[in-house]
Amino acid sequence: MAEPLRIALAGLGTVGAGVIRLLAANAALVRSRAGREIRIVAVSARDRVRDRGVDLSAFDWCDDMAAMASRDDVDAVVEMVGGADGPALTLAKTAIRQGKALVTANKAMIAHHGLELARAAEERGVPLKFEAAVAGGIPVIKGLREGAAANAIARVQGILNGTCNFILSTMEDTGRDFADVLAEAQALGFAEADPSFDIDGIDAGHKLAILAAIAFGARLDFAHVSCEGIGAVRAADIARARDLGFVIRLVGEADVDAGPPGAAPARLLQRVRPCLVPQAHPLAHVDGPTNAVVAEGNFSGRLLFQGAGAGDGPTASAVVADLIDIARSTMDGREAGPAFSVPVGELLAMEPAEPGDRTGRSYIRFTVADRPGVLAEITAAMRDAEVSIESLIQQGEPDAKGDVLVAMVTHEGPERCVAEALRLLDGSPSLTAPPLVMPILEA
Ligand SMILES: NC(=O)C1=CN([C@@H]2O[C@H](COP(=O)(O)OP(=O)(O)OC[C@H]3O[C@@H](n4cnc5c(N)ncnc54)[C@H](O)[C@@H]3O)[C@@H](O)[C@H]2O)C=CC1
Ligand SMILES: N[C@@H](CC=O)C(=O)O
Ligand code: NA
Repeated sequence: MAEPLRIALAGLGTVGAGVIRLLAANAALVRSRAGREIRIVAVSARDRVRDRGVDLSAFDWCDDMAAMASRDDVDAVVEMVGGADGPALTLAKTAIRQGKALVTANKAMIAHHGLELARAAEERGVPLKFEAAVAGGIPVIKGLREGAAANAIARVQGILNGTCNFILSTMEDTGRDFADVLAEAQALGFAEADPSFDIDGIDAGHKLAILAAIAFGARLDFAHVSCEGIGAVRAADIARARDLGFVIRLVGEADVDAGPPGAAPARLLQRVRPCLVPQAHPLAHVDGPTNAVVAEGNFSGRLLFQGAGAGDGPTASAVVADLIDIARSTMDGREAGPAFSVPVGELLAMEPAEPGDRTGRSYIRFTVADRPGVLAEITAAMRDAEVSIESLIQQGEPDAKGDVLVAMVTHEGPERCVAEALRLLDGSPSLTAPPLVMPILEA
């Protein structure tokens, strides 16, 4: 049997400890699939004495992660620390500079610094892998980069944040309170160290930017992902959506359009927002911390990837799959393949697309003072902005402040018209809270 692949593991939280458990539990299987043993030689984390329920006695403890990455007896570094910058980025750069393969689950770091790291890895000839960074245990990076490599992909859509999906689907099923369900997601290890990254749609935005780069062979561009979270979604919206035949899900969507005549060949639109999903759409039945990605290939047709998007076991599964790839590919001296679909210098630079050009139906929820003339004011703004209303629902009694919720579904039309209607209503004393707009997905 070939020499072991010797790894240094930094970060021993949910995912890091999961990697240790998986390598111990599936040792023989991993060895046979990798063609050699994958052996942890050194570990590093913030707290040496904390009980993580895993045995660390066989590994060297290192207080300094960057120094650990430079050890001669380390072939690959596994970064499970988190954070776009700081110690994770220092570790990643050090590892690559020292000629070590790098595996990370850190979507924030890849979304912000992925091109720079991939370029450095190409120059140094080392593998850089991040399957766990997008949709946890689902092999969607590999699926799109390798399995669907022969296709032009026009659009990817996905439920990319397990915490938000757990919150929305649990609220829908049980009527439980937002804060209470978030606390449970944190206890189960799904949420980020700072859960506002989950709730505000930023974590899903990081993953969408990586996914879009892989799917379209485009330069990773997190700066142009528009991220809207689930903080404004209320139990009343979930109930109304259900009455209308929809579920609410946080969806990340990226597509390329041809652009206006004479413009650059393709423009990229990337956005994360809560959406109304019809029952006939594959994302409507994705519950709990499950993630799913739908990709449209020009020869494969619709592809659906679904599975656990968060948690120790599924995420460790993706991390160790990357290590198995590295163990195989570095054994016979082959060159490391590109981290994205093509080498960094060949990724397409795409301009951001204009969202207002897109058409669709929308759900708009207003919080209004319960007095005469309010509905007339709203419908007048819709008329002036050329938004056609399909239905208008005012349900329930006024709350303690005298406010009521009014929900509206529009006919299909340009998104810029809805934005214009809301601009006309901006500052109106009839609206007692900002309106919430959610697109209605097509099945
Ligand atoms: N938890 C999950 O389900 C998933 C997490 N990820 C990503 O995996 C990475 C790790 O996530 P978790 O294991 O959930 O985080 P965690 O918070 O449970 O563990 C982080 C580990 O890094 C160590 N650490 C953090 N900052 C440090 C510092 N400044 N110096 C030394 N050690 C430090 C901590 O001591 C801890 O051992 C993150 O990038 C996260 O976004 C990716 C997919 C799923
Ligand atoms: N916080 C993330 C963890 C996985 O990436 C999520 O909830 O999806
Ligand atoms: Na994945």
